[in-house]
Amino acid sequence: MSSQRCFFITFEGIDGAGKSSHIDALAQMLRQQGREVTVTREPGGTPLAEQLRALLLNEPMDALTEALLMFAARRDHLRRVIEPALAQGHTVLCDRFTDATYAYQGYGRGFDLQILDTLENWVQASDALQGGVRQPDLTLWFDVPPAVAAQRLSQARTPDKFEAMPQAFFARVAEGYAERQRQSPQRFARIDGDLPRDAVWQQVVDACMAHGVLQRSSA
Ligand SMILES: Nc1ncnc2c1ncn2[C@@H]1O[C@H](COP(=O)(O)OP(=O)(O)OP(=O)(O)O)[C@@H](O)[C@H]1O
Ligand SMILES: Cc1cn([C@H]2C[C@H](O)[C@@H](COP(=O)(O)O)O2)c(=O)[nH]c1=O
Repeated sequence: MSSQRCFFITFEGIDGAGKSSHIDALAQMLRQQGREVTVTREPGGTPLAEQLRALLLNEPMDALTEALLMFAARRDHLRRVIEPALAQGHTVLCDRFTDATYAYQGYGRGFDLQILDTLENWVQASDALQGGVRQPDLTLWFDVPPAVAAQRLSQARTPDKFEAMPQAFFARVAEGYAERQRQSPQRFARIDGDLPRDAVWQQVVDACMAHGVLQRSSA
């Protein structure tokens, strides 16, 4: 087990914001600095949660069903992957977490935010925190105008259920992320994703340094 502090870091943003490639690059840099790193994603990250992901990304369902399945997948993921990895001293890089549920199901689909609060408190209760609620130490929020993200995705792949939503939906999702940042400004680092890849990466490095995740020498 590493003696360094380990971190739970999440990556967020509307579809097409451009977060994915930076996750692997950050994992590589952290490993070069001697950290053990677990890279994972939501919904998903365990066999059960990946099965739920396939349903969530492809099957139509009402917003309550969607929120419950997201949190069911998260519970399995926390118990089988995230909590054990943190207990072993790994830094965990997770492509999306609960901010996505607030942004997509809450703001995007209009689902009740107080019910999401309740589910968050139940699902993220952590034995390692003596019943406290597990939250990311740092959330890198890739903020991109919905029109830019839509343009990128149109050139990239066949859209899934969420990616096929109209720009107005993503404008609400983006507002959800902005509200989450206002509620937890210390946890969030806003990354301007509407810039060339190198400039986006530099912001990722700067945010990780500012939060003590990366050491200054090798970035
Ligand atoms: N800074 C950038 N400038 C221009 N294009 C970019 C930039 N970053 C990523 N892209 C392109 O945008 C598309 C979406 O990027 P990517 O898959 O990394 O986004 P994402 O945020 O992970 O999306 P999703 O959450 O939907 O998986 C890809 O085709 C990628 O090559
Ligand atoms: C965790 C989570 C995710 N979503 C949505 C957001 C994306 O459209 C997909 C995941 O696809 P990605 O390419 O892996 O980003 O799921 C959501 O609506 N709610 C959530 O809690």
